[in-house]
Amino acid sequence: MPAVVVEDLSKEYGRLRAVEGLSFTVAEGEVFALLGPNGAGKTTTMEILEGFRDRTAGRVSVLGVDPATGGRAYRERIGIVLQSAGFEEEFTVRELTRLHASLYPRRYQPDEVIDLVGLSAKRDARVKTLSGGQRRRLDLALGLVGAPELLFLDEPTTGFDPSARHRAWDLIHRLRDLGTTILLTTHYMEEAQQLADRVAVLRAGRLVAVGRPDELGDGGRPMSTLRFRLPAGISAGDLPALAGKVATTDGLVEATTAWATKDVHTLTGWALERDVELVGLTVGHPTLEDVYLRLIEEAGDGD
Ligand SMILES: Nc1ncnc2c1ncn2[C@@H]1O[C@H](COP(=O)(O)OP(=O)(O)OP(=O)(O)O)[C@@H](O)[C@H]1O
Repeated sequence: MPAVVVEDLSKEYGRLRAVEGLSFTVAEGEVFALLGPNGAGKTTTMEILEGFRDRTAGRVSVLGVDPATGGRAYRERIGIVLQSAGFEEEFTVRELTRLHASLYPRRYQPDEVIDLVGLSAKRDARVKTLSGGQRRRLDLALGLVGAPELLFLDEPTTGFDPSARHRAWDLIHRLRDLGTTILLTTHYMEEAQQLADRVAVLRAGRLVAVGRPDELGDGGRPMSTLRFRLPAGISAGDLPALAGKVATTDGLVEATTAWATKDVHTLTGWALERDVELVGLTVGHPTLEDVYLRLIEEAGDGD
C-alpha cells in the first residue's frame, strides 16, 4: 500500500484556486519532494496531508488514514517540521525536545536526536539564545523525536549554512535508511537532487511533471542540454529554430531540450550547409535546476 495517495485534490481559498486536480502517490519509505515557485500550492498540499487544513475536493489517504478525520492517533504517527515553528523561548533545547518526545508513544532518545541535528553544544541553551539556523535544527529535532512513520519537511534547510545543510542531508538519508517516508518541499534544486527518490513540480496549483530527479522531463521525455560556442560572424538570431529552449550568454549557446536527436540534426545540418564549426559541441545531462526552470517557464506560457 502506498504511504500517500492524493487523487484529484483541490483547494480553494475563496475564489483563489491554490490546488487544482492534483494527483500523485508516494511509496512507503520513499523520499518525495514537492517543487514549485512561490505560491504554487506546496504548503497548502502539505498542510492538507498533515491534517491541518481542509480540502475543497478530492481524495487523500496518508498511512491508510484520511488526515481530515485521523485525529490524534494519526498525528502521533507523523512528524512535522514547519517553516518557522513558534517556540517556547524560555525552555532549553533539551527540555523542549524531551517535552515533545513525551507527546509520542514511539520516540527516539531526545539526547540522541539533539546530537543527530548537531545541537549538542546547545543542549542546555535557552531557545531564545539560538541563532536562526540553530532554531531550524531544533525544528528538525522536534519533528523527528516522535519516531514518525512519515515525516513532513517544509523547506528543512532554509537558512542553514552549507555545512549544516550537508549534515541535514546526511540526517535525512539516515532517516530514510530507517524506513521513514519523507515528504519535503524545497527551493534548492541541489537538495531535491540529493535527497528525493522522486519529485513533483507544481505550478499555480497544478502538477507539471513528476519523476525521478535524473529522469524528469517534458511529458515523460527526458531532457538533454546542448552546448556550443556561437561561431564567429554568426549572431544568436541566425541560428536555426530548435525544439528546445535556447539561451545565449557570452557567446555560449545552451539549449535544454526533450528532442536532443532532432535538435542536433537540425543544428549540424545547418552548420554543414554554412560550413561553420560548432566549437565545443556537447550533448549532456541537464541539472535538475535546468529542467525545473524549463518546465516552469513552459507551464507559464499560457499565462
Ligand atoms: N490561508 C490562506 N488564505 C488565502 N490564501 C492562501 C492561504 N494560504 C495560502 N494562500 C494562497 O494559496 C496559494 C498557494 O500558497 P502556498 O502557501 O500553498 O504556496 P507554496 O507553494 O507553499 O509557496 P512558497 O514557496 O512561497 O512557500 C498562494 O496564492 C497563497 O497566496
